[in-house]
Amino acid sequence: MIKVAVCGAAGRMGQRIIVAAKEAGCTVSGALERPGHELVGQDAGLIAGCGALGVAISDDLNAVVEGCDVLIDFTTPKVSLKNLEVCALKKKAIVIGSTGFTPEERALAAELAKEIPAVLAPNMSVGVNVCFKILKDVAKTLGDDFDVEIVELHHNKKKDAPSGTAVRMGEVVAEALGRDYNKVANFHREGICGERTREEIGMQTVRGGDIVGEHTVYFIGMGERIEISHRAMTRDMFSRGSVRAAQWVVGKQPGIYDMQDVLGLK
Ligand SMILES: NC(=O)c1ccc[n+]([C@@H]2O[C@H](COP(=O)([O-])OP(=O)(O)OC[C@H]3O[C@@H](n4cnc5c(N)ncnc54)[C@H](O)[C@@H]3O)[C@@H](O)[C@H]2O)c1
Ligand SMILES: O=C(O)C1=N[C@H](C(=O)O)CCC1
Repeated sequence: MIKVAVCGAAGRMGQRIIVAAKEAGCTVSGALERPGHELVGQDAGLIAGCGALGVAISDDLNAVVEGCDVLIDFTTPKVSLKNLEVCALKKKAIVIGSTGFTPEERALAAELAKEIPAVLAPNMSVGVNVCFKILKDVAKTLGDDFDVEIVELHHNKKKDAPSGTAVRMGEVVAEALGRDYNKVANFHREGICGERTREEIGMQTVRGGDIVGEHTVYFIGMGERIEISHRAMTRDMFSRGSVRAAQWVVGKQPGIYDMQDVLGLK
């Protein structure tokens, strides 16, 4: 039975991960929150709604990492990089679901993960990871004759944009078409912005209410259109996916992995 600790334990995802870890038969060995959080000291299971676990939410990163086999972290890129550093020092595995990493932060994460096995994935659901696979094939087959636009919708509390999933979808499509995502992604159209270029990938963001997460990639041709959509109805497939990743990553060789590795989709 692996010992799982959860960082961001009082957050929307952290609470669902605690429930999923318990349901999967893992031992929840620790729960972390930011120093000063009002729920530090409270039982993590009671806060998550799955009954008392006898694990108090802590703000002591070193002690929590020491006591686990794997840390599951859904917070922010800066917090995740710090967690990765501590896990590397203590030779513990980590699963990171935080999104909004800059390319430089992703490179730093890969560097730190040379010491330990780490899963870093913007979306832990099976459905989205199957979409990544399909998108590669569709983009390759359609080639340059179809314009690509990506639209994502999320709740009004989301801090990063575009979503990590939309960025990965853009990267997958760009790579399949032999383009550099960082050069062709277009996040903004306003005023007399000119005609669309053939190579650009439009990235559109919608925020509102309690939308869990929706992504559509449009391949728009002359007289026809393909739309590949994924809609998340609850956060539970993200949390179950993160626990599946935690069970998979313990004991793996050091290095950075993603959810496609976990699911055997490569
Ligand atoms: N990979 C996926 O499948 C997936 C799915 C959903 C959300 N996410 C991402 O997960 C992240 C969290 O999302 P959320 O909706 O749970 O956000 P949230 O704001 O509800 O939760 C984040 C929690 O992290 C805590 N936190 C902040 N600093 C901390 C620190 N130093 N130590 C410990 N805890 C700290 C916050 O207090 C908060 O409770 C976001 O980046 C989001 O995009 C990824
Ligand atoms: O709620 C969020 O925040 C989500 N973030 C991920 C992303 O940015 O892609 C996955 C979907 C939910």
